Amino acid sequence: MTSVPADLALLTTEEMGRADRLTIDGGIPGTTLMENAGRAVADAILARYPAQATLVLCGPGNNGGDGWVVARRLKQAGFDVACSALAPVAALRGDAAVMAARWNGPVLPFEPAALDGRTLIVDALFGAGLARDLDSAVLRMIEAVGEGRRVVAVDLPSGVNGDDGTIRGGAFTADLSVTFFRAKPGHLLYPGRARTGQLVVADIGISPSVLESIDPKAARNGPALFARHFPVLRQDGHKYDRGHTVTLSGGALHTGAARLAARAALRIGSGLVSTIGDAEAARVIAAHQTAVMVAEVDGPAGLALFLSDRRRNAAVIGPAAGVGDTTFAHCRMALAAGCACVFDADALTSAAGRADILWRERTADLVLTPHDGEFARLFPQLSGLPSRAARAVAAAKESGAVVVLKGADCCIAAPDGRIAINDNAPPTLATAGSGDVLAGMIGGLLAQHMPAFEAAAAAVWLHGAAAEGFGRGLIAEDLVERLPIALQIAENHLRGRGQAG
Ligand SMILES: NC(=O)C1=CN([C@@H]2O[C@H](COP(=O)(O)OP(=O)(O)OC[C@H]3O[C@@H](n4cnc5c(N)ncnc54)[C@H](O)[C@@H]3O)[C@@H](O)[C@H]2O)[C@@H](O)CC1
Ligand SMILES: [K+]
Repeated sequence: MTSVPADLALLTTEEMGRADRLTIDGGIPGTTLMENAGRAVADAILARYPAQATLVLCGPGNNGGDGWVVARRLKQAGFDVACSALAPVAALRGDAAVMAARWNGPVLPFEPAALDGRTLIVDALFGAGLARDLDSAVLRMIEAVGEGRRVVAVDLPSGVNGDDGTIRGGAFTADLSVTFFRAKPGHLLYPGRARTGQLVVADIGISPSVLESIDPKAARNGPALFARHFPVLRQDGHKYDRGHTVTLSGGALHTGAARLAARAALRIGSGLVSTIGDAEAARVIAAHQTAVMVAEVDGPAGLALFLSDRRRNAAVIGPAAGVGDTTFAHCRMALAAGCACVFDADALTSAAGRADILWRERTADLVLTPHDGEFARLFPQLSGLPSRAARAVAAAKESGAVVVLKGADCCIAAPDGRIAINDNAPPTLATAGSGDVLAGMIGGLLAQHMPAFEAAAAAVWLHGAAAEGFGRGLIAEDLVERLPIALQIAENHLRGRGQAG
């Protein structure tokens, strides 16, 4: 068993190197892998684009080695192909030298003039071995390629760091990237994701069994990641089996966020849901809610009393709660009650500078759902880490909580080092109240006894699936009402039927 599902695993460049070595040690020659890799790229091109004048840019390592294969295969298919080599062909070593020797077409100097008349550019300069910022010759070439030409990247667009999606000085912007065996975190993390274009993951003959010893910790988020832990609706089940989620409201003028969270918790299957607030707030809430219960709860002591009923087993604290000592005290009370907690929005800001108290007092599952600004306030010491993924993992390790670092490439990190990177969120999700819905969904899944990492991953994916296809005009209320569709889409994925029609 691997820490993350083998199908969804994302490999760092070092892990991909191990996968290659294990395969070669197992008896498949490196040149066979390279031939398979180059053929996969050529096939992806042939499946999409008509024959046209093509330039293959070949780098000094094995990424360049793949490039010579692509050039040969495209030429065989009738393309007019030239190569342009960054390093002298005579200086190439190993498998790349073997493949370069098999190329019998033109090799042009590595200068922008090589692009003249060429409409398809294959970027085989650097892949997993990118080790430093691109130099001026490569940057000049990227600039000269411009926007008018089609770019196909071998493995990764050169300049994109496969481990974290950061850009080393500059990078190609590909229409299509063809990678091998498994994708890398850098394909899914911005800014790398924006440079990747359509991503094809090709089988080059590496057996998934190599993942057993590599045991990758990163995965693309998807139903297979959380399905095993998703709450099952038993025929003989009872609503009390499916937990009781509590969402804490702000004052009378700030009840909407907790109400959205509550309705989302109910839609995701929490057996019972209560929204609680002070006397004035409770009256406003009562005027809006039907299936969600309402209770008047005053201050941290009132919250402690309310949560002392252990059937109330999940709490969502933070949406429109107000920033300050009272919200911080509410967080501490919820932790002391021993229920699973989601701390969002104002709860996170209220904890800035004193969050270590919460980490010490954590007694049960805790999920934190910061966006970048809240994260920076909560974990200022982690701001120097190079990527959102690295920051999320470090924060999870430090806090002992599952950290959902929200954004277009939402990162869900567990204290044991696992990380899921989400890629199904449309830009329409950036709308008021969307985060409140997400927090409620996580709370609703925690109430149903789902482990925190899987609960957070499921909520993030379903949140994206609920928004997908709606288009402009989406508001947070729509997300809640579309959750049944999202749940159906997840089920269809698991049955191998893809998206619901
Ligand atoms: N057997 C294997 O390991 C396989 C590897 N494959 C390909 O091999 C690639 C990895 O090959 P390598 O490890 O040789 O790495 P790369 O080919 O990505 O790059 C390494 C070379 O580039 C140089 N370099 C790194 N950064 C540079 C920069 N900014 N400016 C100038 N030079 C720079 C290094 O000194 C080295 O010569 C993968 O991305 C994939 O395309 C595939 O052929 C499948 C099999
Ligand atoms: K490349």
